[in-house]
Amino acid sequence: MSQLSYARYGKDNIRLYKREIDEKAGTQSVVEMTVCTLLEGDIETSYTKADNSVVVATDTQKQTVYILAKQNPVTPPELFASIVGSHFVETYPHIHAAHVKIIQHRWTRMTIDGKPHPHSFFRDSEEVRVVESVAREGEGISIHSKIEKLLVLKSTGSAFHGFHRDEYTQLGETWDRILSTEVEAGWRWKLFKSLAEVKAVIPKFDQAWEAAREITLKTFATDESPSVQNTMYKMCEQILAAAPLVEAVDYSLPNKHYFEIDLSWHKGLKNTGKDATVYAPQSNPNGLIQCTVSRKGPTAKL
Ligand SMILES: O=c1[nH]c(=O)c2[nH]c(=O)[nH]c2[nH]1
Repeated sequence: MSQLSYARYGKDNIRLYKREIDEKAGTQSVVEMTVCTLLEGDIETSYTKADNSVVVATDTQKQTVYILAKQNPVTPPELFASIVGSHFVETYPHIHAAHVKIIQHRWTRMTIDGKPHPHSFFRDSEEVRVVESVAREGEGISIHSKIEKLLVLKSTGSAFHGFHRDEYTQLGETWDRILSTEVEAGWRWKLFKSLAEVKAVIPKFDQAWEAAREITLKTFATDESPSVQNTMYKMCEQILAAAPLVEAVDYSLPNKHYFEIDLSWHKGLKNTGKDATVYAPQSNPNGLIQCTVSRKGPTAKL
C-alpha cells in the first residue's frame, strides 16, 4: 500500500566555534559556523521496521563534526564540508550520501588605536558565507557556495522603464529610483571526484568568494541599472569569467521597494520625482528576481 520514497536524516543547527592560536605572532583567529548534516543510504528499515541498527545517531553525527573540526582545518568551509561528508560516506558502508551545509558567521577583527587587535572581534553584519555540499559514494563531491544576507542600497543610478504595459499596469516608469536588495548569490563548482581533488584547489574557494563579493558590490554600485534582471546578469557573467572551476552562478534578489510620498497636500511641499528626498521603505510585498547563468554548452537551457 505504501512505500518509503525518500529518506535522509541528521543533525541541524550544530553550532561550532574554533580558534586558531599563532604563538609566534601572539594572535588568535576565530571561526564560528552552523552546520547541518543529513545522511542517505540503506536506512529504510529504520523507518519501516524500527531497525535502529542502521542508524548513525544524529548525536554521533554532531560529535563527529566536533572531532573532525579538532583534527582538521575548518576553513575554507568548502574544504571542511567535504571532509565531513567524505568521512560519513567512507566510514559507514551503508551510508551512500552525506549532505553537509555550513553557514559561516562573520567575526571581523577589531582595530584598536589604529592597530588590528590580537584577539578581539565584532559582528560587522549579518551577512553569511554558505556552503551546501553533497558527498555521494562512487560519484564525488558537489559544492554550491553562497553569499547570503548581504544588504545593499543605492540612492540613485537605477531606472526601470519600457516594461510591458496593459490594462493591469499601474506602475509608472522611472529613470531614477532607489535600488536595495539582500543579496543571495551562489556559484556551483564542477563536480570534484574525490576529497583529494578538493584539497588540490583549496585557495580557489576563498578567491571565488572574494571575487563574487567584490563583483557583486562593484557592479551594484557602478552599473547604471536598467533593471534588477540586467544588473544581476552582468554580475553572473563576471563571476563565471573570474572563477574557471565554477560551472554556474545564480542570484536571488528581492527588490526592496522605497515608495515616494506625495506631500503636496501640505502647503504644496515638493517631494516627488526629482524633488523626492523622504521615502517610505516597504517591507512587503517585494519583487523577487532570480536567475542562473551557466557556461554556454549543450546542457545550457532556460
Ligand atoms: O528591476 C525591476 N524588475 C522588475 O521586474 C520589476 N517589476 C517592478 O514592478 N519593478 C521592477 N524592477
